[in-house]
Amino acid sequence: MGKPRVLLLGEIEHAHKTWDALSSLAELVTPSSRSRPEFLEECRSGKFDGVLVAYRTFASVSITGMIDEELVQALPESLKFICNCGAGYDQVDVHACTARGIRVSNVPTAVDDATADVNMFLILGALRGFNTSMIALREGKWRGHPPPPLGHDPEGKVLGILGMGGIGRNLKKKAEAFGMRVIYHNRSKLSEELAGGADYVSFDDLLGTSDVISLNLPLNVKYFLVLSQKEANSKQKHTRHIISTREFEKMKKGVVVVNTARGAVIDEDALVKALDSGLVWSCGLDVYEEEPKVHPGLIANPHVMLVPHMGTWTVETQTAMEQWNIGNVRAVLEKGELNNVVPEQADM
Ligand SMILES: NC(=O)C1=CN([C@@H]2O[C@H](COP(=O)(O)OP(=O)(O)OC[C@H]3O[C@@H](n4cnc5c(N)ncnc54)[C@H](O)[C@@H]3O)[C@@H](O)[C@H]2O)C=CC1
Ligand SMILES: O=CC(=O)O
Repeated sequence: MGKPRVLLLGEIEHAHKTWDALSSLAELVTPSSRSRPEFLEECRSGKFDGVLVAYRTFASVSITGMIDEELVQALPESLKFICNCGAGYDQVDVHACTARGIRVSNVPTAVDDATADVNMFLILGALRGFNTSMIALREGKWRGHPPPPLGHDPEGKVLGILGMGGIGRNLKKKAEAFGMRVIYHNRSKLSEELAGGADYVSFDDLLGTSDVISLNLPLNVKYFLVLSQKEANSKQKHTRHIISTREFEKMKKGVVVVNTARGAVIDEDALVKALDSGLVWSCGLDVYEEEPKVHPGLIANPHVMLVPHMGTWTVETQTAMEQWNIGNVRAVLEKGELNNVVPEQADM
């Protein structure tokens, strides 16, 4: 028997040595396709037969498209593991993978600091209303004519975190350093140790009592419905558009909304309406429903702080993410299992 094969979907940008070291254990294979039809054809041609594990990046979606049912069926029979180089794995249909016996890993924790930093930057920028004057300054108009309304201090404001996992808990510490009081809502209450003094509230209470709402939960569409009876029984069956018109109407007038999770957890049309009506005072976004497209209503609104998905855009964090993901590939080659799997597969 020859060496096992590893398929690289996307690029290794930083951890070259760690990646290259895998070649003593496996044959490293890359696709030549530049589009999804070509990639499906390459899969079906048998070129990837014998591949045991695939390493994929967020950007590789531009070639393969989503790792959906069609693509999962086209992958070689030998493929048993997909290592997703990112915390969010909404590009991967975990249910289709599970049905085909494929285990999926992601990259938690390594992303926490850098993403929470961007999150805090957006909270401060949106609270202070910096965007209007930053635009005016570049147009030679100093703060703008008329000058913008005064902003707000973070000190004493209630920050409601929806989805207080790794990034949310990191954000909590940062926000507390700015004097904010943190409340959170998760599907279930955290241990005292993990909550670190943040009050657990219902979804509706979080909407109704927060001065700033931060979205830090994963995007999932249908997969939980099929995988988990507990989820299927719960009111929130998935997180797509978990914040829409009904939810904006429950928020305090003048609330600030910040999203570094995934664009589609917010209904962007509803957000634009809530901003235009003044219900939402300002917002800060790192992620968008149809990246790289940005809703024209968000671009047009000077109260919106926009960052083009740069949560983990640092040398240190990108390197750490690649190291983590390569660590998962190595674990498969050496022990036949991943170091971590996504939550949906944790009990399997
Ligand atoms: N902007 C960026 O560059 C980055 C964005 N992300 C996004 O942030 C998300 C969160 O990342 P992590 O904190 O690492 O994930 P995590 O898994 O540590 O935390 C997510 C939290 O959300 C909770 N949650 C899940 N469904 C929920 C629901 N329906 N209602 C309330 N809470 C719910 C989970 O229980 C968990 O506590 C990722 O899924 C990813 O989409 C992650 C890294 C960088
Ligand atoms: O968006 C980035 C991620 O790691 O998820």
